[in-house]
Amino acid sequence: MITLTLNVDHKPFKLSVDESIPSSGITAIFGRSGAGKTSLINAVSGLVAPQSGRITLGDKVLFDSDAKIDLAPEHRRIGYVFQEARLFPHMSVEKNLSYGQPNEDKAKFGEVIQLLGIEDLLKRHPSALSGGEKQRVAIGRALLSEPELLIMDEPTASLDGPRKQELIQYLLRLATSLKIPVLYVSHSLDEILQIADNMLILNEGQVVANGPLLEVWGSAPMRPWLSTREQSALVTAKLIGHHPIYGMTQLDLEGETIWVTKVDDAKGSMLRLRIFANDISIVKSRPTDTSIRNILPAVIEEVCRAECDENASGYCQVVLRIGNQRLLANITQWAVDDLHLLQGDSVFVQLKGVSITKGDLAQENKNF
Ligand SMILES: Nc1ncnc2c1ncn2[C@@H]1O[C@H](COP(=O)(O)OP(=O)(O)OP(=O)(O)O)[C@@H](O)[C@H]1O
Repeated sequence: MITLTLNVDHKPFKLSVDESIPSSGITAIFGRSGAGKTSLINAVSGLVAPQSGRITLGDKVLFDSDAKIDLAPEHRRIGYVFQEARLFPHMSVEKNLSYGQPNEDKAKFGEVIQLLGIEDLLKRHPSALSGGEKQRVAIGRALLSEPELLIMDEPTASLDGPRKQELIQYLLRLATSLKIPVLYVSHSLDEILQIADNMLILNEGQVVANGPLLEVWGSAPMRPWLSTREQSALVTAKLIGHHPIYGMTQLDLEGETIWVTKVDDAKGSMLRLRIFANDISIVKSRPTDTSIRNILPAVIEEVCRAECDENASGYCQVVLRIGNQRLLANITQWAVDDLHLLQGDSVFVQLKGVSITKGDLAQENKNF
């Protein structure tokens, strides 16, 4: 567990945090510009000293104002990857990588360069690397310093679209291999959906949400970030097999079947699915003659939450529960009235579209 209790006072801006974060997985730090994301990670890494507070990483106390503990950044065992790679320009990639490695662990060096796909770049200098390659080297250098925490501050920010996507694929490989926690600052919700396990949202120096991504995604502080068209729920489902004839994969969501376009993940993999509120319709009895493959029983948990904007568009949001997971549906107020949809009703949801945002959630891998 990482505990973050801290107050940073840059008058007039004040950052005030009292949270804990799991000691494994990727925690995305999200919020608008000036919300305090960089101030938070700078306090954790020791670049900024909070006025008061206590920051711990497992059993290790990094900062404690009462006990007058303030470990220097170099003693915190934190790997830092910035928006720009910040490699030493006069050193080869190989030298850049080994620079911060405390002991010459060749096996580990080999593992890291292979994971990040930088084996062929070792003899080059940073000036001969693309932006994405530089970032991969910077990540490798941070990992080889044997950190107990990795902080990435918008590592894809300086990259163009295709390079961003390429780096994300490497980050995904990393995510399944790393056994240390990662704090990942990002402005991109798409990126967060692909790689994060947890999410902490900052607003004007205060934490407005913190927890597993699936929970935070469905929470009230997320709503202002998503337009009606983007409103969606995240669920996890298990891959159980493939259709014998059609190119479809069968998933299990709380004992119910969902069919998605064929994916290559192994049987038993846990996949994260994003289901848009506009892609769900509600019926009271199970339809038979329909082109829609995914029809699941659900219970209405809430009708017309705060988003219900009957005056403006006539649409409102219905929260539905399938086992322990929730879906959102945007439907018209007219349909709600016509079907007499009420909290607690058993209905069926028809899913017109399902996208997979992250595969292999439970994959076990090497340890470094
Ligand atoms: N050393 C400082 N002295 C005074 N104010 C500061 C200092 N560092 C940051 N701030 C202010 O604190 C607020 C939060 O800044 P911070 O860089 O943490 O935000 P952020 O969420 O990382 O923003 P961005 O996404 O734009 O990087 C801003 O209003 C900023 O001007």
